[in-house]
Amino acid sequence: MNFFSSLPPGMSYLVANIFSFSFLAPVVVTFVIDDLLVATGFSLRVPIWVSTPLCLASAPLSFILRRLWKKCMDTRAAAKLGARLAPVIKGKLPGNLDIMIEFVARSRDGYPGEAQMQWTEELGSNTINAWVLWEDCIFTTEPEHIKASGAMLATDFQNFIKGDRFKYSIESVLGSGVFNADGLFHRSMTRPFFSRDRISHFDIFDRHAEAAITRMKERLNAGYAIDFQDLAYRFTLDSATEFLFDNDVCSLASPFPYPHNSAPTLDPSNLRLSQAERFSRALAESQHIIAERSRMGDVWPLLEMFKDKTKEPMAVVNGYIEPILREALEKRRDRGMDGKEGNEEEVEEGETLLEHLVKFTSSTHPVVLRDQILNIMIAGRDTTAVTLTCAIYLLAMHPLVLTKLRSEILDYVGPSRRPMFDDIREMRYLRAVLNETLRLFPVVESVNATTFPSSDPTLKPIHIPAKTSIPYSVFLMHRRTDLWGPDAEEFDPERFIDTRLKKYLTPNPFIFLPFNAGPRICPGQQFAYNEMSFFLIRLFQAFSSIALSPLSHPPDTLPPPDWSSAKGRKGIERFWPKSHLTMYSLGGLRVNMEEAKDVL
Ligand code: HEM
Repeated sequence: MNFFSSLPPGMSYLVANIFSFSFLAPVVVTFVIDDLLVATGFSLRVPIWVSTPLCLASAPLSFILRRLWKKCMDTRAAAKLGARLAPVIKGKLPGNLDIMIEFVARSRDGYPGEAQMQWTEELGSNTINAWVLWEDCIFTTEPEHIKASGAMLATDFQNFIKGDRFKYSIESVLGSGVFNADGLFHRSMTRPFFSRDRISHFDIFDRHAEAAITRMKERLNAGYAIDFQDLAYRFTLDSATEFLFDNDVCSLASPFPYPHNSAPTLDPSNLRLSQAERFSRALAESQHIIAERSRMGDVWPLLEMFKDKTKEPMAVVNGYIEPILREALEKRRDRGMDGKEGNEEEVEEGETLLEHLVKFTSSTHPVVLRDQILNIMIAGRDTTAVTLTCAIYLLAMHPLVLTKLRSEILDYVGPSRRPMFDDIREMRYLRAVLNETLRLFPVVESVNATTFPSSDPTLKPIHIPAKTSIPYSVFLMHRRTDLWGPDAEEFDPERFIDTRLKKYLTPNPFIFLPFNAGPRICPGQQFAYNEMSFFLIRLFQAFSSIALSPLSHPPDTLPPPDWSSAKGRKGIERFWPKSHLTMYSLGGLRVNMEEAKDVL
């Protein structure tokens, strides 16, 4: 641990920046000294009431001047290249402070991406610069830019990995050891675990899907709506903990939440949070904190001046993971294994991902292992759970789509057989339902890219200054009518099957990026499709209809009434999509489901 990392984020930020902030300070301080050293007789005398405020102002002043200077340099560089800079949002307060405040407020209370959408429309550009605190905050929904960045990432990755500052904001949760020298996840080691049709994965999915459906039936038969999001989180947590380290946290066995409007009086001993729930909540809280940090931009440490907000929840998370890691490391020691033996791409029968990583990372610190495991868990667990939740929400809103999906399930797999990889591969409509869900609600909302874009032929290309990292919103890109057609905001899985597929997606595959592209493409993509498909097949073998249950939602978790007058999806949405690292439905998703009569 170095000196900086031992300080709370705010302190460490100030210490790291104090010198660069204040190159003017020595000049100003000279005046102060001059004041104090009257005895020198030097003629330049500045009164203390002038020199003191000047001294205090020197730090922010130098900060602003440095940034304005950089802007001048960038403008000149752009002109030299025959390019222009991204159009800047014009706020009312210095440093676009009002824009930052509005962005944070609307991220908290509004519909995802609505502020960016409005500014994009106002500036008539799909790439814009919020220029918050005199610093570039460039944002894009342009597939051409993202595509360019893919090529860039493939060839010149070192310069374009997620910025150091971004890494710093996530480090206290995701750790720093997950990236290898190229800034890439250790893919070769984990790749064999994500192969398309590992039978052991299907065994895991089946056990947990059955447990989930049994618990759902119990609760629904007792007359209570269920929180599908909570159920999906439990299903993916139990599956992930078993898949990753053969240590199923058994969250499906813990008590389920009751609907807000009809909770029975519970025995207080049942109200104690189980280990699974504490772990799950702490993980969500940590993700929430790092999402808040990313919204604040570079200055987020100033809000954590005396305390790292992720410290407490991460203590709970680590308290669960570390004993499992210790056990795995001890096992390796007991077996006298030295690590780095054999081929890291070969997996022994029955070996868990943790056992495999332990075998091949012997020289590294256990923290690296913990970070890897936690990263895979966060990357794989919430994403899949929330995509399933969004699918159930959309199917509840579109019963005809559900009827068509069920008939495909019954045609291919029948009412009770366990689905296999070949079934999943052939079920086109099921895949289209998942893709359409991922198009409207790509759960990994916004990722970073750096690009040299040059899209509209009538305009000069936009110059992106070196090493600028640009968040791009897949969420907004997936809803652009110029890319997907006039019905882009509608849920219609057929668009992945009918003529619209060839018209829009086939010629321009970069318009659909729920799993990202290039070197950062999600390694768990096939695993996720398998897990989600498996669960939906099992679910709709057992149930035939879904109805949203808004009355069971906790207060203030449904879309605010004023949304209904908004245009687009905001006006029709009946759940409130929010995001921390990934998207989720505020207050869960309360539904009633009817058991299928056609089960054998
Ligand atoms: C619907 C489900 C999923 C979606 C939408 C999704 C999406 C994504 C996206 C967009 C990224 C790139 C993030 C970035 O560029 O920073 C990513 C990375 C990643 N995903 Fe997924 N993912 C899903 C499921 C899974 C599953 C099930 C696993 C593993 C079991 C997984 C493992 C990973 C890992 C390890 C990375 C990091 C790769 C790297 O940094 O190079 N994902 N995922």
